[in-house]
Amino acid sequence: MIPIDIITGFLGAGKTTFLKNILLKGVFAEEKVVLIENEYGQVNMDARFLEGVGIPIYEITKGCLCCSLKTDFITTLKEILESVKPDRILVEPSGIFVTESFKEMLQDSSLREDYRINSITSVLDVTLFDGRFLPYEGFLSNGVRHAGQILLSKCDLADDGMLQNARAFINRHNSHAAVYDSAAVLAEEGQCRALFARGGKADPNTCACGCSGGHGHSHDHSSHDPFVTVSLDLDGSLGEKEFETWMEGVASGAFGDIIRMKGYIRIQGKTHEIQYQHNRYTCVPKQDAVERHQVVAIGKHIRREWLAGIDG
Ligand SMILES: Nc1nc2c(ncn2[C@@H]2O[C@H](COP(=O)(O)OP(=O)(O)OP(=O)(O)O)[C@@H](O)[C@H]2O)c(=O)[nH]1
Repeated sequence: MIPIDIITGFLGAGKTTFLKNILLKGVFAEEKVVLIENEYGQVNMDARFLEGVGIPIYEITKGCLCCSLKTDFITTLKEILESVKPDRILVEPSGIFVTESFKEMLQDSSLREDYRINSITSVLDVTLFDGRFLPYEGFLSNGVRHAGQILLSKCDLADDGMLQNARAFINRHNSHAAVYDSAAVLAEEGQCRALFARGGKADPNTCACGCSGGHGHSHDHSSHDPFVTVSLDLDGSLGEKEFETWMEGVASGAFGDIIRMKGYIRIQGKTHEIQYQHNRYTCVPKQDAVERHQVVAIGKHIRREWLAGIDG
């Protein structure tokens, strides 16, 4: 059976960053590995950020693997089996993924003989634990509850209070998971390998409700509904001040409740990678040329025209 390793976590938690690092380190160099990237929006930015990691990437966009895209996912897994026959599949689901349905999906008669979940790793952004996590508690607890192992990301930006709150939250929802600082794991190749070898401490076949998978009962996906995604092609180039004002607008809620934004943008004629999540952003010059200058925003009540005003 082909092992599937799932890297889950809320929007902007650090899943792609972690995956990119382990792939560039060659942690799976001896294996034939493929990655399935699932983006909630129409454009798969993460697959673009992961260009050059040296493994095939299958993209599934415009929805969430665990609900609207079940059929796409099943088809993709069948295709991978026929064409690549990998030793391992890594899956990065969208940041608003619900684990239960994914497990049910793997019980599909066309898959269950060929695939098994090897590990579920949840990446948890500890900086949210300054009180900002409350609106997303359901997503965070779902990720934590099902994980065999939890990687605390952004510890470099966190204070002791955030770390304590994050650990207390984990204990409330999953006292069995092994918990690591993601940066410490990345610092040691052996640690990275161990993460995927042992598949975590929790039993990946057990559902949060205590039953085992394949039982056919339903789980609620209505929590996905409030999120919308907006993608913008940005052909122009911004001045630095103009860019800062735009980002202030994003962070202040002037363009709607934007939780996450990412993409490529030209500032003073130079391409930059922009990453925004939960009121914090980075904007880093990119050396290689990009095909399109485009950003994707995810959140609620996004005022597309106002956000796009930047390029007007
Ligand atoms: N300072 C710091 N930044 C981090 C860390 N991990 C991730 N980031 C940053 O957080 C931002 C979001 O990281 P991603 O890896 O894209 O997050 P993601 O979970 O893939 O996000 P989605 O694609 O929205 O699901 C990026 O700017 C990363 O560079 C960390 O440990 N420390």
